[in-house]
Amino acid sequence: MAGQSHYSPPMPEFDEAPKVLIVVAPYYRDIADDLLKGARAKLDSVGAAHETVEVPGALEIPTAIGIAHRTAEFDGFVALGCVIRGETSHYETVCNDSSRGLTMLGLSGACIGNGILTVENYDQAAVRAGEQDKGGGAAEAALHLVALSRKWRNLSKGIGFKPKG
Ligand SMILES: Nc1c(NC[C@H](O)[C@H](O)[C@H](O)CO)[nH]c(=O)[nH]c1=O
Ligand SMILES: CC(=O)[C@@H](O)COP(=O)(O)O
Repeated sequence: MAGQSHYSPPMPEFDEAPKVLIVVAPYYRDIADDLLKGARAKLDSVGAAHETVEVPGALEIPTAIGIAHRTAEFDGFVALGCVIRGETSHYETVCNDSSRGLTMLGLSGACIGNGILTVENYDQAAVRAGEQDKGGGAAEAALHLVALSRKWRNLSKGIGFKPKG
């Protein structure tokens, strides 16, 4: 059933604090603030350094992350926003293109947690940004990907590999 609690893997631990960029589209300001609160709390809980930038809407989030990713300044990214269905098909465009943009960036190596809510109405958004803490969940996803990226990068350098015998 929607909103039922689900399994979350244990939070990774970091020898070196990751640096995370939060890109938020405060199209719905109160919703964005709840998402930010949850994401920042999760990042603080593992000692991650983080900063936040705002963009006009969800469609701009992938572009902003792409720009930041090319600077190699950040280990991971958290995308936060809220898309609420209106009268036209623009809802599908905003949802699908923002999500697809983030997926393409992820496949190119960016560690991104997607906290862009795609909902039918404001009440659905408020529950997901609040008690369901989707912002924290997006931050958690980004942190897992950062940990995985570091693990495989270190292994490829022979770091942490203990030869047998
Ligand atoms: N309707 C919503 C939008 N629309 C704006 C687009 O995201 C974009 O900024 C515009 O098309 C200019 O490129 N954005 C949201 O974040 N949420 C919405 O509900
Ligand atoms: C998600 C949207 O772009 C939507 O809020 C725009 O509303 P409308 O489809 O009524 O123009």
